[in-house]
Formats: sequence, C-alpha cells, structure tokens
Amino acid sequence: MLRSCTAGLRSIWALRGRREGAPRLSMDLQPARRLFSTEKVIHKDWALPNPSWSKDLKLLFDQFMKKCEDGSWERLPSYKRRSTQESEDFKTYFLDPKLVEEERLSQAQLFTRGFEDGLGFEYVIFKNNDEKRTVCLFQGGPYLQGVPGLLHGGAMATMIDIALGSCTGGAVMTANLNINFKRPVPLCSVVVINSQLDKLEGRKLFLSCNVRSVDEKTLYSEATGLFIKLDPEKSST
Ligand SMILES: CCCCCCCCCCCCCC(=O)SCCNC(=O)CCNC(=O)[C@H](O)C(C)(C)COP(=O)(O)OP(=O)(O)OC[C@H]1O[C@@H](n2cnc3c(N)ncnc32)[C@H](O)[C@@H]1OP(=O)(O)O
Repeated sequence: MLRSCTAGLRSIWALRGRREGAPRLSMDLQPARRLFSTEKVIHKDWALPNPSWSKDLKLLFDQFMKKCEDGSWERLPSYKRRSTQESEDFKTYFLDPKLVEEERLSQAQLFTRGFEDGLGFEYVIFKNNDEKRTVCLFQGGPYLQGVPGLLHGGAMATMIDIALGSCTGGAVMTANLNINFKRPVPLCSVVVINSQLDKLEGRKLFLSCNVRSVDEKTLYSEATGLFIKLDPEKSST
C-alpha cells in the first residue's frame, strides 16, 4: 500500500495545479493577473472531479449525480471561503473586533480546501433534504498521513464534523463530537460517510454517521454529534 501511495504521490505531483480550469499561480505573474487568479480560486467550486480523483471516487460521484437528476438529491458546492451572507450571519455572533483582525479575516479559507489537488481533502457531499441525510465521498491524500500508510484520525474527525454539519442548516456550532475509530483508513483510499439528523430538540441537533469502505464491507468509524443553533441574543465570545 505504501508503494502504491508513493506512486500516487508522484502522479499527484505531476498533476499539481492542473485541476481543470484552475489558474496556476506563480511568482512571475503580474499583480493584476495574480489578483484575478486568486479571485478565481476563491470562487471556484471544489466539490467537482479533478485528475487526482481515483476511479472509485469518480464512479461514486457519477452515481450520485444521476440521483440528483430527479431532484431528490443535490450536490453541495464547496468553496474556500464562505459566502458574504454566511460570513455576515456568523459575524453577528462573534462581534468582538479584537478577536480576529479584519485583515486576517480577509485571508481566511476553509482549511480542508487549502491543499493542492489530491494532496489533502478531496470530497463531495450529496444531500437528501427530505430524508435529512447526506453522503460524503472522501479521498484523503498523502498529506493527511498519521501512522505511516494510514489516514490521521484528526483528518477523519474533521471530515466527520463537516459531514455531520452538512445535515444541518444555518448558523450552528459543533458542541460535541464522539467518534469510535474501529478500523484504520488506508491513506489515499476512498470512504463513504453516511450522516443523518436523528433528533431536533429546540436549538439542539443530534446527528450520527458511519464511515465505510466503498464496497461497504469495512466499517471504519461511527460517530455522533451535537450541534447547537446559535442564539442571536447571545454572543459566543
Ligand atoms: C454548504 C454547507 C456544507 C456544510 C459545510 C460546512 C463547511 C464548514 C464546516 C465547518 C465545520 C466547523 C465546525 C466547527 O469547527 S465549530 C468549532 C468547534 N466548536 C466550538 O468552538 C463550539 C464552542 N462552544 C460554543 O460556542 C457554545 O458552547 C455553543 C455555541 C455550542 C453553545 O452555547 P450557547 O450559549 O448557544 O448554548 P447553551 O450553552 O445555552 O446550550 C444550549 C443547550 O445545549 C446544551 N449543550 C451545549 N453544549 C453541550 C455539550 N457539549 N454537550 C451536551 N449538551 C450541550 C446545553 O446543555 C443546553 O441544553 P438545554 O439546557 O437547552 O437542554
């Protein structure tokens, strides 16, 4: 597996920055062009196939895209930055200007989307609104290694948090995340995270998920999460 990962890493390096339509940033670009390129990267939807996606990931993606045709499922787009509206919504809860300088905030990016193609978190989430559940297809790249050849548990926890969060809506925060890691996840493999909203109790959303291999034979993790809808009357800081 390590050997195949090394080969994967080599081909990933060969593909660096070649996500279809992705601008290449280099130091010799003129400032105006650099700014334009950066804008394109920020507004790009990253939950779409790129050359680093394995056959398994592409196949599952195509299957779920078919399910989207009758409107029962939808693919959730994913950006490096939250929309201006979403950011404004969250800002109302974090009013203290000393907390994060505005300038720093303008550089902020969703950290799962901060890696080059194939090296970090490659994922797409599909949502079934009627059934209050989502399916996240996730391929963890070589920069997410923990124990040699295996995905870091923190990387898995991050994806579980995002997958559970995708079953919620509006301004929520993770209050509790409980994960049972049952089997280690091979680096560069594809896993499927099935998440659902189990119960809504006032501002509390109780969610659960499982993480399985593509053939569904291996159960890697099970998790539950408590998310809290933020109270507009309270500042969280
Ligand atoms: C397109 C979209 C796709 C999705 C992708 C998204 C991408 C981004 C994804 C990024 C994802 C990033 C995600 C992240 O990284 S979120 C970052 C990690 N999370 C935090 O930093 C949260 C820190 N905590 C807080 O801010 C507050 O504690 C919150 C806001 C959570 C609640 O403070 P608030 O003052 O508002 O509420 P309350 O204290 O009155 O409590 C209310 C009720 O809740 C119950 N309670 C509270 N805590 C717990 C607990 N631990 N276990 C059990 N119960 C708990 C409490 O008993 C009470 O119950 P009841 O008495 O009413 O019965």
